[in-house]
Amino acid sequence: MAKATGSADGRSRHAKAILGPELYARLSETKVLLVGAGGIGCELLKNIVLTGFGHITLLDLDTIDLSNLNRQFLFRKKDVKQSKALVAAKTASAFNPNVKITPIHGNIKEPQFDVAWFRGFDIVLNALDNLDARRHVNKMCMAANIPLVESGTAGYLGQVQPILKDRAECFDCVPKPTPKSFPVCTIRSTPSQPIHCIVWAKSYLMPQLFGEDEDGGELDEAEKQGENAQEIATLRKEAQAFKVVRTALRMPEIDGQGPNAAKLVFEKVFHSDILNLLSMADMWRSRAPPTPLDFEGIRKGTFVPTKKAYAEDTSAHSAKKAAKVDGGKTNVANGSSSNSANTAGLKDQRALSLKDNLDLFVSSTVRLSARLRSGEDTISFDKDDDDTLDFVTAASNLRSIAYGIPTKSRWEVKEMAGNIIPAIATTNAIIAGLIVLQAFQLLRKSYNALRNVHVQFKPSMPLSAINMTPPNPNCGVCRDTYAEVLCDPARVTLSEVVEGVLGDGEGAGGMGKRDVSVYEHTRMLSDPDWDDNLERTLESLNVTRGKFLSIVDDEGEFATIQLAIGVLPPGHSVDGPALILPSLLPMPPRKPKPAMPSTPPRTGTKRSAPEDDDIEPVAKRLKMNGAAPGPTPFTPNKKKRLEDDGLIMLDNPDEPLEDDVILVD
Ligand SMILES: Nc1ncnc2c1ncn2[C@@H]1O[C@H](COP(=O)(O)OP(=O)(O)OP(=O)(O)O)[C@@H](O)[C@H]1O
Ligand SMILES: [Zn+2]
Repeated sequence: MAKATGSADGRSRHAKAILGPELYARLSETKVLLVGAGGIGCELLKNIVLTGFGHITLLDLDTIDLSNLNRQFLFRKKDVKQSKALVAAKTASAFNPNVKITPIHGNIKEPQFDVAWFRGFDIVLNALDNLDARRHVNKMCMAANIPLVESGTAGYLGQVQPILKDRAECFDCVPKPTPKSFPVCTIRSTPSQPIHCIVWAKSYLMPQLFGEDEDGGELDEAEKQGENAQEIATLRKEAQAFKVVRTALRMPEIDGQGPNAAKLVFEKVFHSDILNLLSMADMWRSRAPPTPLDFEGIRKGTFVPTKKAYAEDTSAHSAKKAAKVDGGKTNVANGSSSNSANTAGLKDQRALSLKDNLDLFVSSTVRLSARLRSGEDTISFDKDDDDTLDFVTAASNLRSIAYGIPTKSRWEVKEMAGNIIPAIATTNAIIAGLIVLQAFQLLRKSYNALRNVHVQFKPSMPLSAINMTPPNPNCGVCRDTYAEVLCDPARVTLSEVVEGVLGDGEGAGGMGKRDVSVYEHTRMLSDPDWDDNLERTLESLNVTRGKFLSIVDDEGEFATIQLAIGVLPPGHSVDGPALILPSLLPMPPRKPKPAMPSTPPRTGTKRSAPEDDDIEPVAKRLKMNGAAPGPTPFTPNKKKRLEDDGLIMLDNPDEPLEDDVILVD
């Protein structure tokens, strides 16, 4: 066998033999965008560098965390807190001097990574970990008509999906399962499982205390719209009470005052709020009422919660077991077991007593409030941020104890709050190998050889390769017609763009003669009966570089036009035209008669549900309009945040639920 040497020839001999001279030669000219330098990304970067892909742009928004080191092998302990993209590029560059790696520390959703930028690549490889970024890259690749290889792993399972516009399903052709949902009232008032308390601590309490300040503007707006006055009054009272504790957490430190702010927070959320809830007698007719917690009582070891709480409290239970081993020296009933009573096992995995949870609550609140005082504007939960994890662990356990729900160890809370499925380095490595194989087929244009490949937990058949499925004719992403306009958003109006693209009515497949509505994502900007925004500049409508305008045929007969907003070319005269239309105006085809309802996230249909962190079109339209043309869906931020965590509002418990909603209560 030929011996691979350090020489260029030795390095490339095997790749050349396997790929053939033609593809191998082309690889050195190939421009690849690799998005994500995490578990899959590190493996994949190593593969493509060693194979000889000549120009690699590696983009990741994150910095290296200690917990990444077990599998993200391009990083070392000294690199912790450094940019993933920069360190990965530096480490991998040494593997092959013929390859140029351009690292970018940034978010792929930033405006400068627009359609023209995507078009600069021959192929895009995704090594991401979230739906939102995957959807974004999928859409950009559809708009730029660039092949994409999508991938993901979850423990022992993995998948690789080659995507090419018009040839195969895109990432959004098949709807993705919605996350498990909990009714908001379960989280806010009537938790019955540990996860309810964890979601409450992470998505409600943390943002209330350490998130952005809500100025009440939304409540004023809702009041103007004639929303339920009692609900608004309750929300206002709640917001006011939180203001007091928020201020205490941000006050300049007076010696020893830190714990006082923590006590204030404790007394609000674990005592007063619970007393308030108890006053709603109806709520507790058919369920056990919670017990308000007593800060000083827990401290002194004199506070004993209801029997129910202790009977079910696993921390007390395990502490009791530990106490037995301990010769029964520990006083469990008053929750004052010392840490030494249950130190068996790893620190993170031990059960915390009531007193342990109180201490952890105080210490983590003090640490977080010190961070606010030293200049951090907002702090949100991050499973790798110890202060936030300690806070969510302690706060959720205290709430659990108040409600008689079993408590969880810090380790379990991290897993549940961080939605963690343990990452397996081997699965990542297999997937990274499969991505490269599919990338070769795309570069060779061997489209019949493309496969969706699954790594599965079946020792008899660990890999399954499935033939490509044609695009879903009702897909709201890849069945749209894409075009790009270059413009100065400060100088061009919405009507100039829309009318320019639709032409005299004959262009755009005759769509210009039809009634159209215009959206930016799910935000409606105009419709046939509402033209207030047409003479506004794109900039004033916040439609700028990297965004899309969707032009939707009101009759639904023609495909939607997606207009990517790009910038004027360099050197374009400042006095030159503010708008450059595509040389060929888009010609959306007639849509097939849908046999079944459209599946994917439908940008640009009036009934589309708001997704991710977008605002409902009607709410936005009201804001832009100033006046209120009709009833407004009232969506305060707090609710929104809970919804982002997969929660839905139930105004009344008898409300019919969608099939995919799991009712937990
Ligand atoms: N919008 C985005 N733009 C750029 N990079 C992104 C974006 N979203 C996610 N990423 C990156 O994708 C990578 C995914 O890698 P991976 O799934 O291994 O996640 P991780 O954060 O490194 O690990 P873990 O979540 O298990 O701690 C991460 O490095 C993450 O920073
Ligand atoms: Zn599609």
